[in-house]
Amino acid sequence: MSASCATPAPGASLPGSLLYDAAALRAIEAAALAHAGEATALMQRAGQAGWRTLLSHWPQARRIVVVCGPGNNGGDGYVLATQALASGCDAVVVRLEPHAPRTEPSRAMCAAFEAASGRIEAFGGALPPADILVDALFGIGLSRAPDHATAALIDAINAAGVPVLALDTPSGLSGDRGSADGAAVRATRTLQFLAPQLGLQTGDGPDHAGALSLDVLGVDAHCFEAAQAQARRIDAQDLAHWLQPRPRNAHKGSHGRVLCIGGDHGTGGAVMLAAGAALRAGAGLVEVATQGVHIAPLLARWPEAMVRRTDNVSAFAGALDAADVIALGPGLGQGSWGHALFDETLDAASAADTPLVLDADALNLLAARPRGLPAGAVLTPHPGEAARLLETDTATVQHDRPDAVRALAARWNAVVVLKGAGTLVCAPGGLPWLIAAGNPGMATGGMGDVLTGVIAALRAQGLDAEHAAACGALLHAVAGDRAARTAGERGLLPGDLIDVLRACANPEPHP
Ligand SMILES: NC(=O)C1=CN([C@@H]2O[C@H](COP(=O)(O)OP(=O)(O)OC[C@H]3O[C@@H](n4cnc5c(N)ncnc54)[C@H](O)[C@@H]3O)[C@@H](O)[C@H]2O)[C@@H](O)CC1
Ligand SMILES: [K+]
Repeated sequence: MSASCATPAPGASLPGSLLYDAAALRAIEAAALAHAGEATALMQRAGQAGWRTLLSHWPQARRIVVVCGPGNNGGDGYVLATQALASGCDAVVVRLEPHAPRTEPSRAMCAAFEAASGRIEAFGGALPPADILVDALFGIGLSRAPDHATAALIDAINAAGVPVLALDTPSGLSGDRGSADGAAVRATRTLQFLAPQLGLQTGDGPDHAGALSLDVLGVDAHCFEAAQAQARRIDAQDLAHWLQPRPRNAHKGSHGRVLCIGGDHGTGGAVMLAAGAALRAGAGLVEVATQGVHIAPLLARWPEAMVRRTDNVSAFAGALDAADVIALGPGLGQGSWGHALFDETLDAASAADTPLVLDADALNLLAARPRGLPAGAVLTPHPGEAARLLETDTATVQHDRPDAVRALAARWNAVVVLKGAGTLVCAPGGLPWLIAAGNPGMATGGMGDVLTGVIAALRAQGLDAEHAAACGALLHAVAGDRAARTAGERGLLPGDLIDVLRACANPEPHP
């Protein structure tokens, strides 16, 4: 591979921003308290930030109901409610009987609310009429699944039919994992404090957190040094980091040769999609090894592709040797043909150290017949495939996606793209990347084939395995968002993404 056009500018620092978990937030809080003193001061700032956020997004709201829990998250809620009263709004705090404040600062904030003639109601099954609800039930201190009474309160919040502003986390959702063990608030917006939490941006997180805001509570930048990040978040703005303008003297050999292998009888479209995506993502040459019956339709759609019939496995040995990158799996199937291609390809790639991108049935075959992978392989499982590769079930993968992607990368010594809402990309022992783009319209058969082609193309253009996977997952998601903008998410097809890939793969360079 001689390519150099899809590479970061020399000396460029990593793109994106860092995401944290509760332990990291506690470390930031401890550093801030050591520096600035009182816990109540931070709580005051948190509640005031909550009030400012509410005012800026819902300026017409007059009846404000704040649901307070027993810890410091509840304390933030009392501050917000006191601010609302001071601004002439009708503010009521609702809480469960056992949720009277338990921490010193939250007791003080509750007392201040009562001193301002604030009303506190015990939850008896129905919430008072409200223009907006504020969820200050639990934040990063959530330690168990909500019990029956708490779940009833959460259900009432979700059923109220008015906007919900969650303070710090939507109560019930783990801000670390992006999943809930029981009932969880579905917020319209979540105002995070100090630093953004990974769990709000992957798995169930986005559905529960809604739109995201952040307030760093005036904490000094050095307090963040103590915190260990859990992921690096990248969005559409970051594509330009990797997708630099091409050198003027580039030729087709500069951009690598991708070999796409797959497409058994009945699933020929999958390998066509991968090949088309590889072409549109900028691979210099794309060759397809597939069943002979698929060659004519493939060439009709993509005359730029080279083709190799694989009715006889040994017939494509030359293609394996010539490839800079091999994408194996789209439409491969798990029959004897797929098995033979899988074995042949992995043997050849291991012998020649050819970069691999494995997807779909290549992952299922790998799970069924575990073997070592050549260095720098990329695996792109959806949660079901991930579960097979980890010998667990899909629910366990989704319960803790950050943990699953790290475990997969370590288990297979490969870069892993764990697909689904809030796609995560992780190299062995590395910090995961969180892809902050994409939409549910992309939950359609064939989208994964497009992703495979994109990652292979970027690898062929000179990105290393980790960066090709991160940039490829991002480019794929950004193309999905762009395609959805024209006519909506429902009915979005993989081919729609391929149509806009080129426009997304040539971002304006950052000034
Ligand atoms: N980290 C920080 O620096 C700051 C934190 N603040 C707030 O403080 C929060 C953290 O406060 P806490 O540590 O007190 O934790 P929380 O207020 O999130 O909740 C802990 C309390 O809830 C109870 N609890 C946990 N899960 C429960 C469940 N499922 N059912 C019933 N009770 C349950 C615990 O026993 C404990 O009493 C943050 O999320 C944030 O809102 C802010 O006041 C300002 C600054
Ligand atoms: K909350």
